Amino acid sequence: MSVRKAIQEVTDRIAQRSATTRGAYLDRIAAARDEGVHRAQLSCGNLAHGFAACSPADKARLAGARTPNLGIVTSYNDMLSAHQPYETYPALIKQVARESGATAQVAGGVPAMCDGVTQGQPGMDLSLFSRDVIAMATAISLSHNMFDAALYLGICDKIVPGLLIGALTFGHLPGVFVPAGPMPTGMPNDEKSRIRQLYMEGKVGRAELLEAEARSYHSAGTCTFYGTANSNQMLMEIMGLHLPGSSFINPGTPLRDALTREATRRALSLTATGNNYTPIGHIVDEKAIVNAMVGLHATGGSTNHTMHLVAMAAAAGLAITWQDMSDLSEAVPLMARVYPNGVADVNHFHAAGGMGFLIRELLEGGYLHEDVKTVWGGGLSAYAVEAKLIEDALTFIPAPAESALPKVLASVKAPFAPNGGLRMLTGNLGKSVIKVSAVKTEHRLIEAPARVFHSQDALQAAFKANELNGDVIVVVRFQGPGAIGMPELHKLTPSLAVLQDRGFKVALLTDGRMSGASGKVPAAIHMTPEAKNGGPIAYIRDGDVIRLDAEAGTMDVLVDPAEFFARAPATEDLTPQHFGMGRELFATFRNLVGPAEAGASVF
Ligand SMILES: O=C(O)[C@H](O)[C@@H](O)[C@H](O)[C@H](O)COP(=O)(O)O
Ligand code: SF4
Repeated sequence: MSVRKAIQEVTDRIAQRSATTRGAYLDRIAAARDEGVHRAQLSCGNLAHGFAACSPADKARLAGARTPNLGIVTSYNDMLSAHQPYETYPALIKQVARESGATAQVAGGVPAMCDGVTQGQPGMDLSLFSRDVIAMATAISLSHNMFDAALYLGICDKIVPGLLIGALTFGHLPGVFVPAGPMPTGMPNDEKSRIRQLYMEGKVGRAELLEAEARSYHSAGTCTFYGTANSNQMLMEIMGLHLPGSSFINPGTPLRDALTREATRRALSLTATGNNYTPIGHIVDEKAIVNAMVGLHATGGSTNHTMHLVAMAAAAGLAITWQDMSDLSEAVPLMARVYPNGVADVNHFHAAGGMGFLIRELLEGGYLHEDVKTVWGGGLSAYAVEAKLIEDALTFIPAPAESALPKVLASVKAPFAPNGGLRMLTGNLGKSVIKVSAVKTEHRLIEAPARVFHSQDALQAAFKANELNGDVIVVVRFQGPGAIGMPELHKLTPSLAVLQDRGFKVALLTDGRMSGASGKVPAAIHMTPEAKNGGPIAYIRDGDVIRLDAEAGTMDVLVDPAEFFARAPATEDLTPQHFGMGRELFATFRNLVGPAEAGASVF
């Protein structure tokens, strides 16, 4: 089957299965648009409250219905190095809006959790749920109904998905996502990981480890590995929700500011009061979602998007499945080697030709839909560019014909692998996903006895007690969304990597998650159904032999089914993990949340 045919087949089946829900969604946003410019719907009291704190000039503009007003939804805080630069964005955006004869107001702020700060800590149990809280906070911000378009300021893991889910409930509004860019390259990510492993083996002390970590994460901007945050940037650009070439421009640079200014002007040009009305609900269609999945596979993106993309698509009335992702993975080549899928980082990816080169290559190879709506106008070929400042003017030049760093970013004709980085695994334990792009070929087939744990701390204790020295598939269960909120278990990576480097065949099986930055150890994650809901993972016992075959896409426990399911499933009193660090506030989420394959959503 030709590539174009394979891509079209997945696109068509998404459109077919979503016809009713997508149709209803489009009707809703058409009705919302037909109500006209929303400030005109407000009472004088509403409006006066809405502009009470504005300058007289802004008030005069806001009192009418013709001058576009931008709503800024910001996720600024000082916890995420990636979001810290947003502190100054609203002032810049307001200035540009005024220069354009319009206005801009901060509609609201959304919470943003740094998974790096909470990794391995109780706070991580709130991480996945924070995505849906962010979606709700985005809706609360926009529900003031004062706006003709919105600018979404968010980068990291759950924040972009949450912002987009919220934005799509206001799908009648045009929206532009505004990135802030990666921090400059510090200590290479693989060197940081090497020092972590030395620490786990007791070969370096805490002071040395902290010094290495601080040299890796050293300034404002997104961490430079290709985890969920930078996967988000790739997705927003390939879906046409960023300006072209804007994802990986470093913060605090003239080009970064020029792109933020242009994003502001662009959002103002897309409103219903103008001639180029482009609501976000029309941009995010089945073609954009398929382009997103293609980009995820081609770059070896984060496993978290096997859930976030499902939830984002659903917010636009589109139903996508892990089978869709798996079928696309078979068809799409791996073109990027960025940590954890290599030693380079996103600054190197950008220097190699970045998103413009990637998009041009994938378009020419027939892997992407070109005929899509974008915030920039025209089809996706307008994104096969690099953004530059030439004599202080923001200029978009064609992406380079060749990759400047072929070991980081390959051509579509000579990819690093013939298929994508993400796979679905099926078998008698249920469905899970695995990121193969970061796993060496020799580690992709493992048959080994299970060692079962009900927490990552218990596993770490067994590692420190030297109980895991041998081939082993470690099973960490009761980590699912309904159990404790589906934390990332990325803190386990150094220990498991030490075992792998000692020559043992090691894999992880969990109903929890891993970081998008997790890599070299094969991990079957998001196991569905989860242990808390009596999934087969709850029946596994120490010593059961499990076979993981990432190439074949299978994972099975090699125990007679009659004997296996005659066992009583394991249970676990999770009460201690339902209190403290605010977790007591999320009982409703744990009770409502759907399965990982449906996006682990509470909506
Ligand atoms: O999905 C992701 O990309 C991760 O959640 C990432 O955002 C998180 O910060 C990691 O924990 C960073 O890696 P380290 O924990 O190795 O620094
Ligand atoms: S990439 Fe991860 S660790 Fe870095 S700022 Fe974002 S959430 Fe935090």
